[in-house]
Amino acid sequence: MEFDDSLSTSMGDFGEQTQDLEIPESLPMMAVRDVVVFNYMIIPLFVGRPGSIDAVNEGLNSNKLLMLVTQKDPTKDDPEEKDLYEVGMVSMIMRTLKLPDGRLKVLVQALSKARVRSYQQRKPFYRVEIDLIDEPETPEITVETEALMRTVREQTEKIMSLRGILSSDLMMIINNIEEPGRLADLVGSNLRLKISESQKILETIDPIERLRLVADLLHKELEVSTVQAKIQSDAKEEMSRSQREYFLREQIQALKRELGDEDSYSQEIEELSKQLRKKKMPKYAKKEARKQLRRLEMMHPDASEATIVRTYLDWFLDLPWKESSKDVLDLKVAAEVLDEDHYGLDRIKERILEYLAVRKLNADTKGPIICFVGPPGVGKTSLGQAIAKAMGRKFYRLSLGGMRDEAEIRGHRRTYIGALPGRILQGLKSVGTNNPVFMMDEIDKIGDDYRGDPSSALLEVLDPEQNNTFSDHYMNLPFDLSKVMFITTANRSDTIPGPLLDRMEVIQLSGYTLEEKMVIANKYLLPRQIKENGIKPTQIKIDNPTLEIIISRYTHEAGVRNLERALGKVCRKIARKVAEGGKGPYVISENTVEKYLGPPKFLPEKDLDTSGQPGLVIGLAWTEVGGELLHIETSVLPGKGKLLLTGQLGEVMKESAQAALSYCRSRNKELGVEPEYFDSVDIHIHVPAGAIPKDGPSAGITMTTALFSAISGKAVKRGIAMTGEVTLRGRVLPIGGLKDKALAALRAGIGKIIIPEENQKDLVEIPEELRKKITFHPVKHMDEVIELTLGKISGRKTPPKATAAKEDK
Ligand SMILES: Nc1ncnc2c1ncn2[C@@H]1O[C@H](COP(=O)(O)OP(=O)(O)OP(=O)(O)O)[C@@H](O)[C@H]1O
Repeated sequence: MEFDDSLSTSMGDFGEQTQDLEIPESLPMMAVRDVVVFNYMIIPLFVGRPGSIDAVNEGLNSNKLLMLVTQKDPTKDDPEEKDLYEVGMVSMIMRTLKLPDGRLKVLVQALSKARVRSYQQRKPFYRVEIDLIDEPETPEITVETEALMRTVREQTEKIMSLRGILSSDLMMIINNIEEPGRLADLVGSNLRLKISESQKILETIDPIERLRLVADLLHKELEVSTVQAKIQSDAKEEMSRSQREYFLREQIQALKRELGDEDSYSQEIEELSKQLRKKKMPKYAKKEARKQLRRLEMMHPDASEATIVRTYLDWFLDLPWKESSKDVLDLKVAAEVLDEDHYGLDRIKERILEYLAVRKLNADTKGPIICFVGPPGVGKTSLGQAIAKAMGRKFYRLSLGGMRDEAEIRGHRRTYIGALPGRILQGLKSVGTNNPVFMMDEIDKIGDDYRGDPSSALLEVLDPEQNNTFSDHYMNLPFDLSKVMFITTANRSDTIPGPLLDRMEVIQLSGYTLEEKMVIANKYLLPRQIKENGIKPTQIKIDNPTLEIIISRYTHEAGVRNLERALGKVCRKIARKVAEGGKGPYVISENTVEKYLGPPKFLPEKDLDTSGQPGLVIGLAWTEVGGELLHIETSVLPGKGKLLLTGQLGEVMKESAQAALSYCRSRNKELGVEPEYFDSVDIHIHVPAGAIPKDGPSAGITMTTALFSAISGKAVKRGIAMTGEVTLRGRVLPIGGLKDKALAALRAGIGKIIIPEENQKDLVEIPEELRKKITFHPVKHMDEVIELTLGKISGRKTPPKATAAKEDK
């Protein structure tokens, strides 16, 4: 016989015992597995074993009664006497149902407890003789019994709730039972106890005893259930930290979803974290980025702080912490690239190639930072580009002109609204590599004010010893700039702050001669403009004399930027004609050039004739835009010994004028005047083109000559220009920018230049064709200058009168 476990729970099926039924002593017997049947129970049994089916049939055929005993070992299919308990239940068969698989479903009701006295028959089914065991009278309920009953009820409730099988119906029945024996049977049958324990309850006849036994078992069971529950909760606690974090995060997400915050935010975070994982950066940067990401996760997506953190994280992703381009260090290729883009500049190209050669041999070299100094448009920036091209590096250009705020270099701290990293990191972000050629233009025009001094930040950037840990205020983390190749440019070196200049190697570029400009125009500028304006080389013809006119009448510069612009203008005009259907070729000649470029902007220098004009001298000056002529006019007027200087002269130039006057005073004998003469006249020195500020000591000899000429009344010879500093004792000191000054003289058609003797060594830098056209007169002393310009003046008899310089004719 088999018992379906799922049906054993029909514990509430209690019926009233049939009191007046006669129970015979001999009954068919059926062994049941898995269950102990208690008093009053109604229970369905599934019967499959042939002996059991026979026993049921026997019972059905007589008085429907059956003795039920439980097997000690439920696995035995054919139990013998020793395998069966002695105490069982006389039950009544209430209903039977044949199942399709041949088994019987039998509904039985327990009637009375009984003990097997003897076995009368074993086959085909058991028949036994029994002794009924009457349930003793319900004893009087004492306080103790009541307490016991309550304990049993409470413990049952607890156990069921710990097991999660608490049913209010069952609890109602349990709470309503007043008889201890019945309570013990009901609880005992529902506790899923071991068979042996259930059987023990069944065999305990005394109801109070039985209830006590049940209470003991309940107690044990409760302990087990509590420990079991604790184990489960401990296991939960031991869940790893990460798992818990995971759950917490899930909860946050759930909360966010609940609050209506879009899920796209978490997707964005996920995306950011994925990108951060992939991005190569130093450990310290990665750690900080992760920290920021975690902060971002906790924030509301619309919070202003979240935007700040997100922008900050974007910078982590955008900066080229480890991305470098591969250097191409083939010197032949580099030389070709440099030649391709620039004409001449041999010395400079050579220096660049040396630099690259050192890099090739020693990749970690911390070479000096190169600073190109020269007038505008001579190719400083484009040289930087060519270097980048030659090395296969990216190029970035930053103009420092007028920069006054340190934060432009270093960035603002993140606490500022709209803060960003400085221009250095911005530049690196835009090129995407950490080793570009980084050109800083106009380093001579950097300023400083109350917001800090950008040059001090630049000191760190440009110092190869320090710049591997450059700290930007915004990123607030060191960034390695040591792979960047910095190149700076300036128009003049004397205004570059000393400590900065100290860190750089100055490479001087000067202006181009007419001939050089012609070659550059023919080889580089014109072809480029032709291409840019979309015309064909055959459609335009400019001969050299016309080009010369364009250079000398339409531009006035040391470099070639305006020349390129002028050629661009010509090309545009031709492009229009071609677009309108013209075929060309269009010839630009001396006669037609005005049609293209309008009237000439610069005419040959006037006022060059100094003859007959004492006090008028032509000097040579060097300005940011290259060499310039400097006309110095001097008048001697009756007065009280005052020196008047006009024409926006700088401090140094004013001092030169003072020194020139003192020198003249000391030479009063040669000038033929008494020392008092100088107290009776006012001297006015004027340098025309008054709107342009002028400064520098190199006009010393020019001013002295002008004074000599004005006082002596002798005019300076024609066609001479000069440059040189002078001491109080008349010694002539060297000057800079000789090539540019010579070029300016040549542009004006001057053939003789007086230069300090010490500058003679610089003549090698002056192109051959220039030296052919100009005679250089090196001098050591002011006397020689006077000799060359005014001739012999000593021994004058009559002291000169104060005279104003004659008006120009
Ligand atoms: N030697 C040269 N050969 C060919 N082209 C040249 C040469 N020098 C200058 N150029 C051209 O002249 C133009 C102006 O040069 P670039 O902009 O480099 O001047 P720059 O010296 O940097 O001026 P700035 O000081 O104003 O920045 C560029 O188009 C450049 O190609």
